[in-house]
Amino acid sequence: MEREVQRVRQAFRSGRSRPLRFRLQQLEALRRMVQEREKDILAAIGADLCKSEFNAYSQEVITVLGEIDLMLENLPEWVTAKPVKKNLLTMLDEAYIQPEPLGVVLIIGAWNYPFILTIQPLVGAIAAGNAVIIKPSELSENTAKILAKLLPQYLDQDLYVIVNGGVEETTELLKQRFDHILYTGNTAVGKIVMEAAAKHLTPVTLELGGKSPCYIDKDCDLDIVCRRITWGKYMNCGQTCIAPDYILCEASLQSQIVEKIKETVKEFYGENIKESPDYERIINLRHFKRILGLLEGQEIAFGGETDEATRYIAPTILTDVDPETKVMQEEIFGPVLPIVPVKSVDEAINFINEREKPLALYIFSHNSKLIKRMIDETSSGGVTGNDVIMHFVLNSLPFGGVGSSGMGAYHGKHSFDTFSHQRPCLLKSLKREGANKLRYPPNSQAKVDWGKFFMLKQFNKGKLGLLLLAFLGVVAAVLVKKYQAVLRRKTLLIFLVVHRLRWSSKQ
Ligand SMILES: NC(=O)c1ccc[n+]([C@@H]2O[C@H](COP(=O)([O-])OP(=O)(O)OC[C@H]3O[C@@H](n4cnc5c(N)ncnc54)[C@H](O)[C@@H]3O)[C@@H](O)[C@H]2O)c1
Ligand SMILES: CCCCCCCCCCCCCCCC=O
Repeated sequence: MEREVQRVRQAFRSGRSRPLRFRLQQLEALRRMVQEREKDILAAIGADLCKSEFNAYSQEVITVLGEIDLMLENLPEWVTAKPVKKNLLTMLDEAYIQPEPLGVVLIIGAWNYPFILTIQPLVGAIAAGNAVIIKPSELSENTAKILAKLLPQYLDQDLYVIVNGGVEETTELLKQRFDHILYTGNTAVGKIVMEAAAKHLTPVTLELGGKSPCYIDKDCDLDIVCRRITWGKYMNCGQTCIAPDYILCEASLQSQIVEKIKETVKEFYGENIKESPDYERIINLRHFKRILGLLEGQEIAFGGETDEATRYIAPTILTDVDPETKVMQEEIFGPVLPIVPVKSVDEAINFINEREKPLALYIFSHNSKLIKRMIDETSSGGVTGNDVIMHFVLNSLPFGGVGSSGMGAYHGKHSFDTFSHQRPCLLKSLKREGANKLRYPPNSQAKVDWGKFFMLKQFNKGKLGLLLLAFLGVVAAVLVKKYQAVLRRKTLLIFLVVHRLRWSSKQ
């Protein structure tokens, strides 16, 4: 593993990942890979999660293609140095922020959306000019295999390397030094990743999970609310990091919610859900048994049918759920939807705030003030009001968690920033040494006063300031033309003295 990482680091040191043209060319190659090998990619995702081609394409591929297009369109602007405001002390210097690649990035992906959760971070890391090691999840083995086959056919083979394997390989990888790690997966492993990264002072982006609450206000259109929740909860058989984990609502709404979700499930997946090409399966037996364990002792209001051989769990709703029971203690990550009755929005807010900060929060109401109030009085990685999941898809929004649901964020420009160092650059001339005497010893009250003037005075471009500047500019131009270099310095001095006198008189 050490040699593999060394090889990637050497490729990064060659500098070839940095030029804009190279980055664009690699991103275009990645887009070509997705387009030309679409069938293989969809088949692999399908084999891992029992997912239809349509679902694999709309849930994983569209967003990746959109992300690549966004980068191709905006990268020329994003890589450009951005000039910054200057003060009097630096007004003749060049000051700007130059984004630079971090170096070698490690991306550790999860199995539940095995394509998008590795490729979308990869797009950002390439765009920012890094070399990358990608470690897909071993649980989604078909997608891991197809990525290992395809990526080297399209991308630079030394800069972008895929390492497949399980805990042992990942543990070995994590011993190596990286310049950034983006990990997606559960919170317990997130801590392992962060501990390993700390040994090298490597910054991390942790895309973790949690229990994302969904509050339904009395004042809403329950038909529409239940359609949207049914879509987001049972998509990918509930194995979505930002799926609504549980519902908070007044007790009186429960039976209507159950009825409406039941109707929608029938509309979406038909009479025989097992036959529906749109309904996925649980990834493995361990997770299947874990989810069944969460149902123990619960009142099942809808669903509950299971089939171990195919790892099928029907869309399920639990009502009157006691917050102390197991299903409310851990992230469900399966098609089970508990409803916890609350008496008011205040109780819902307290309920959310007494628990770990979730990855997502969903609020349904006609009352936009109530939605804003819940946003103001709670914390979560992200929020969608009157819908679920969709904040993930808008790549102008940063995607990430807060507290135990993660740290850092990516998507779109936020990915570019995550994988870049914003390097501050101040370029001075070796001339004008006179002005520097101010900061050289010996110090004095006069120097401190001048220092205050130069450092604290904001260069106000108000009307008066501009007029004065224009006037001085004309005077300076005339004088400079006449006496060239000597007077150029004197004019600047006069300008500064006038300014300083005005400033001092205001103090
Ligand atoms: N925030 C997000 O974007 C996001 C997306 C998907 C999933 N998730 C969260 O991830 C969780 C489900 O994923 P998972 O954790 O089951 O995925 P997983 O089992 O695929 O693990 C994720 C990655 O961690 C690696 N890994 C596992 N154990 C490890 C160990 N002991 N040491 C080092 N590396 C190890 C795996 O090889 C894999 O690449 C849920 O909590 C879900 O909410 C979050
Ligand atoms: C055909 C219409 C397109 C609809 C787009 C809907 C996209 C849903 C994307 C869901 C991706 C969720 C990824 C969540 C990652 C965490 O698990």
